[in-house]
Amino acid sequence: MDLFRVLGAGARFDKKRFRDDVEVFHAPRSNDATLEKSKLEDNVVADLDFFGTSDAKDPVKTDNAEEDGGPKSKRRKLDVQTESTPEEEYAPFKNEEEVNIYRKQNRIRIYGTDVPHPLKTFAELSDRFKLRKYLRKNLDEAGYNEPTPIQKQAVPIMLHAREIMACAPTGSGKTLAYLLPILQDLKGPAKEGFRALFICPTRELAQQIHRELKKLCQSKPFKICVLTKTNVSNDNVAASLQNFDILISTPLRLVHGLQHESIKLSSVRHLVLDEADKLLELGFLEQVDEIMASCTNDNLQKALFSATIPSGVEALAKSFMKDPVRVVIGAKNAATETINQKLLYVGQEEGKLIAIRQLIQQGLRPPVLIFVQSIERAKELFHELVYDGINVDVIHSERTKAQRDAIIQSFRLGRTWVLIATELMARGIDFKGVNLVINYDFPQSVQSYIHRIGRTGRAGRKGEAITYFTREDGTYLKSVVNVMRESGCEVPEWMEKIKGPSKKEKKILRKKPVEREGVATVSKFDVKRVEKKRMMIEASKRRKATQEGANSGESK
Ligand SMILES: Nc1ncnc2c1ncn2[C@@H]1O[C@H](COP(=O)(O)OP(=O)(O)OP(=O)(O)O)[C@@H](O)[C@H]1O
Repeated sequence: MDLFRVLGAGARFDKKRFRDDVEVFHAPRSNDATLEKSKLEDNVVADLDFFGTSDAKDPVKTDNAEEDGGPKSKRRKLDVQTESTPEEEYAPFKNEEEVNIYRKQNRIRIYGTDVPHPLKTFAELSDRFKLRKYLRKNLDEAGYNEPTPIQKQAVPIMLHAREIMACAPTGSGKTLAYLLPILQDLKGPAKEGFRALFICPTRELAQQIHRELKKLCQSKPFKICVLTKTNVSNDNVAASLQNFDILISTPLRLVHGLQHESIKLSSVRHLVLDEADKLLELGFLEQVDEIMASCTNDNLQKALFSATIPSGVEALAKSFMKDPVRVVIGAKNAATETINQKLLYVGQEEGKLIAIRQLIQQGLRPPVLIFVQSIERAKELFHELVYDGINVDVIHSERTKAQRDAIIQSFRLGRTWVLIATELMARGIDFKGVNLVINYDFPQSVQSYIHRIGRTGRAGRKGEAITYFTREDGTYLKSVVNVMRESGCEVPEWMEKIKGPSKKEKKILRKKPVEREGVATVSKFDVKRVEKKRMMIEASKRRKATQEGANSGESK
């Protein structure tokens, strides 16, 4: 324990979040009030691989209060990035000029015809759209007092039954922006088969959407299904799917269900692609295509949401959307402005480990997320840091489902201070209190950069992001520099002057990450030598044991 304490000397803790660890280490108390409070509202991932709220008449009662954000009385009002507009002050817009000014104030840009006016408050929804009482109540109870800019504009658009393509920063509340209008439209449970379908790229994100949904439909016993390997292939379960209202799935899982004819999407009225640009990339596109072809309802209404929508994806989306409204909040494809972004030159690969250890010594303020470019590198980095006296864990797709759930839960609760992750965790995951994101390996695209660093600085909080770069990453530096400048971060003059990568170079990087030396304090050559020596010693031990066995047999 003493050794552990010595090695962990550089780590600083928030007392509430890391209570047990603080007691062990007598670490100084963090004076970051934001983090102090965040524990109260951090959600714990429950194992959601089951049929959502289906078994429970009142789903609320089945939930642990902690899991859905802790005691209501302790929930704090979240900062949202808007001018405060108290509900009493709500007054309808007098003319289009006022609407335009309001949009400008909220950095809302719209493209499309007859775009409905934005909201000023959630209260206004009752007047304008007869918002169902349970929704109003649940919004209040969740602590959502004021709509964020994307919610202000996207909610009325969707309530007017318009298709939408929305690009808004990470952590700006896009999930609520699409859930709220869809729940309003669904009215209540109906046993007509799935009427709303949410598609997202990872199982972790599907679970998160489910959690947010449950928060919003408390007291309305909607039947929600999060599609998993087990329930998609279970005939008994599949037969009862007709009774469900809402489906959340990753593309592959759903296509599997469609191919086995256990799932029918003919009743789907609302289709949301969350992380739309990822879902419309090669790899997912074919599956998404198949899913859309199965949504045969004439009144299907599509909605696409992401923090990044490159123009190619936008063009593709337009080809299958009906008169969509495009909404962009802030600069398009930019990072959240509450994140302080830094680029750090580390020379060679080994410079990264030196830099990270320095950071630990100087005082790392957990929770910290570290992104690497491959599973192998994630494992290697874990083996390096696990001896450095910090509570570190690693998450990637080779870990089992149960392990992934436990790791996420432990990180949310503050038991894990540093989480090493692959691209799997880059999108959508809402860890509210993450203080620092480290891009140990330079990201493969601007989109990846924006989503990775967007795991910090969420819902108006401050965050920090450090990106390490080596000589090999130099070609791609400019793309990140542009994002930094766009989002108001200081960029050294010399970086501004760097030439950007060509289209071809960008394409190459997207396909294959930069080749790197392994993550190790000793060189690969040394690792091999040590491994060879270890194997020789073991072989010699085995020979000795066999020899001894033979000798004792002879002496008998
Ligand atoms: N109106 C609101 N007021 C306060 N908090 C909100 C509001 N809307 C959403 N939030 C909170 O903001 C956080 C981020 O929301 P969400 O995960 O929907 O972001 P996002 O825009 O989808 O991010 P990403 O692009 O990373 O997926 C969540 O914890 C959510 O509960």
